[in-house]
Amino acid sequence: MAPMVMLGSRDATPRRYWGEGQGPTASPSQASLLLARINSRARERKAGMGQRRLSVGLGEEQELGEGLSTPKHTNMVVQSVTPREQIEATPKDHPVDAATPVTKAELRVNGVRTEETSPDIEAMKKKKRKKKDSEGEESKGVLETSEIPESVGEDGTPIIKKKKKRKKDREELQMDDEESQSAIPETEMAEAELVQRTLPHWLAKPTLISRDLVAGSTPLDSFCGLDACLVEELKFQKVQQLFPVQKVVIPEILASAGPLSCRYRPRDLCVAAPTGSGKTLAYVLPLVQTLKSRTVPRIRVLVLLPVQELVNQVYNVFCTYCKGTPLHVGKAVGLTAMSKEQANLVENHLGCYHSLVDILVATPGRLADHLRMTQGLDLSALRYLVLDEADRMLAAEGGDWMHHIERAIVDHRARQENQLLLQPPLQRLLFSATLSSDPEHLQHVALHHPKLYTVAASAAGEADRDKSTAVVTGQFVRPAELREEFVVVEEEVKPLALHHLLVSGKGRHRVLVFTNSIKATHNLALLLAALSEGSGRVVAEFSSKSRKRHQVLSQFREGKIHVLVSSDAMARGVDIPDIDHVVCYDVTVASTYVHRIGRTARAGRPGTALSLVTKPMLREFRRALSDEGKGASQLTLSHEELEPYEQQYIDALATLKKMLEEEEREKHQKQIHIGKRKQLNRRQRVRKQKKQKLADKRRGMRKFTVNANNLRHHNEY
Ligand SMILES: Nc1ncnc2c1ncn2[C@@H]1O[C@H](COP(=O)(O)OP(=O)(O)OP(=O)(O)O)[C@@H](O)[C@H]1O
Repeated sequence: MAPMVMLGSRDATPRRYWGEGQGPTASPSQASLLLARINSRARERKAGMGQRRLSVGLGEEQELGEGLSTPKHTNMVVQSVTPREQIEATPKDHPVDAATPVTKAELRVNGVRTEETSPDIEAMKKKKRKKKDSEGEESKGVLETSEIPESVGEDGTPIIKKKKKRKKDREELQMDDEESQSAIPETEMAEAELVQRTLPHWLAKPTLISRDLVAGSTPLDSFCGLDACLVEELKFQKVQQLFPVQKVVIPEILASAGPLSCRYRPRDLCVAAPTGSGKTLAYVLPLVQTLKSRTVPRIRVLVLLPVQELVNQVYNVFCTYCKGTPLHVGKAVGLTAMSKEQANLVENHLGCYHSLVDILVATPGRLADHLRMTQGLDLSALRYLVLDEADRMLAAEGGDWMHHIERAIVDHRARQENQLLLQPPLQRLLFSATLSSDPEHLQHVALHHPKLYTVAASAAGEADRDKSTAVVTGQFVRPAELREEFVVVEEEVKPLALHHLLVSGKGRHRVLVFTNSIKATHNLALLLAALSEGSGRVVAEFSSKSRKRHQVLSQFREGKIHVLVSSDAMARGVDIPDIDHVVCYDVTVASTYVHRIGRTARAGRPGTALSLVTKPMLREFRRALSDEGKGASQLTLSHEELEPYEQQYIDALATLKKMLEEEEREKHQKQIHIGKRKQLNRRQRVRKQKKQKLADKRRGMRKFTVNANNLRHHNEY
């Protein structure tokens, strides 16, 4: 049976997974090939063991079985040494003399010189022989120059005796060397088997959550485990039911914080549930519930998110539910000055540092800054490490930042003054709508005995666990209330098509448009604004370059902006409840597409995602859709429908051109201004330096005079 190798589990340490000498940069496919090669080598080595021979002088050899032979009357114990050890030991322990064939390695077993046929070379030889064999089979009857017929048959056909003899010899050798010869075809078969990727059990057999937010929810009143103040707050926030993900994950986290948690380390949780299904509350509620009875404030929860907007959003949710508790929430996001953030996180009282927060929400970059610069920031009491949008976080910078943070936690624990204090076990909670089953990403977090919660792709998947494995092997589940549409348009008329859809679409009150770049976002926002002039529709842009993005976001939330054009900076996690339409102006990859369209149809509300696709991108787009695009409906758009906007479009393009030229001019002038200022500064600096030099020179002379006077004065005595 082919040996099973688990990928991505905790048991599969990176060394086992990537193979010897391979760095973690290898891709899973490379890793699979490596595994196949390693396993085939192992088999070849095993086969090579059978060919080991002992030779002492020229004595008569006696069969020892398993291909071992020893001279008669030699009393010795044969040690079993692995071929690798032998090969590595050979040059150091017993140098091979020049006359010795290179393919043979030597070592001493109980003081007796042994010869070991290098298994790798032998395997290559065998492969060559096999190839020759097969060639021979194919060219049966074809005469080769090296094989001169020794005799001719009665019918005049040449008889290839030599070849037959060789083949016979080989067959005998095969018998002698037991499985060693048969190892070649077996290895090839094994390669074919081993290349198959095997998911660890926790990934292959996840715990399923219902996708239906209505049918799968549970009434808040019938849910046990949450304090009255939390339930009150939930009701105040108009939460009457707990969504399926909350129904399942909250009790799991609460249970892992039970009395046994100080003795047994709780298992880490991975939650993959669709966008807008309430993942945030699924961790906020149990964490607040667990920590609310703490006595001393220390950082016990660390929530990491990829962007500032998400940090603010999650920080606000924590603040809402911590209201009736003594818990303090802090954030490290980089929106305010470092010193201000530091003052909010740590307090220095009579030379001792005290944490001012119990829950810290941060971006990894800002947290790293605080770990370097904020004295007294202590993670030794950390109980929960939450990674929201975990797949994105772990993919960023190869997930290296994660090692730094884990290192900091370990260091802080080691530095703890009172080592007798029981250190709380650290539990990792990973959340995302597209939580990858790719072990390459998950390996950055050393998950402890992990458990995966995921949503079945379909009702069939819910009934049949095996069908649901599609969920963890790359198919991302969308909210049940989401409608996907697409329209095939030419590149040149894309803005016009979008304008037409905005004008003609009833109920398109709040639309979020995604493009693939900052520049495209800017240009499209300007063009749409020009096209919407006089219609009362407010168009704005939200891109990573925009300084006013927080203001823009709140205006969009309040309904003051109707159409918001954005790059993928807004694709993940941002929760604006009333977005009724998401437009994907440019085609993108499946995971990003799922997050983009997930900005609508949130928390059980209906929503539509519309994609503008050009013909060349149609194939790529279909790949991003679920079920090969069966779930998406195609809209048609004729040229006649766009004709009425022709003049408007021409004018808008002219306006856009003017605006871009104006911007370019402003930018140029700004650069000139900056350049002039720099030049001026440089001149001022040079002048200042000259003055300084002159002053130094004078002072130096005076010094010298003073010194000389002193000297004279001293000499007088
Ligand atoms: N039980 C509930 N009842 C009603 N609304 C809820 C409930 N739970 C969460 N919500 C609301 O659903 C919305 C989406 O929740 P949340 O942002 O947690 O989704 P998510 O699963 O994290 O989505 P994403 O993957 O896009 O980040 C929020 O506005 C939240 O207030």
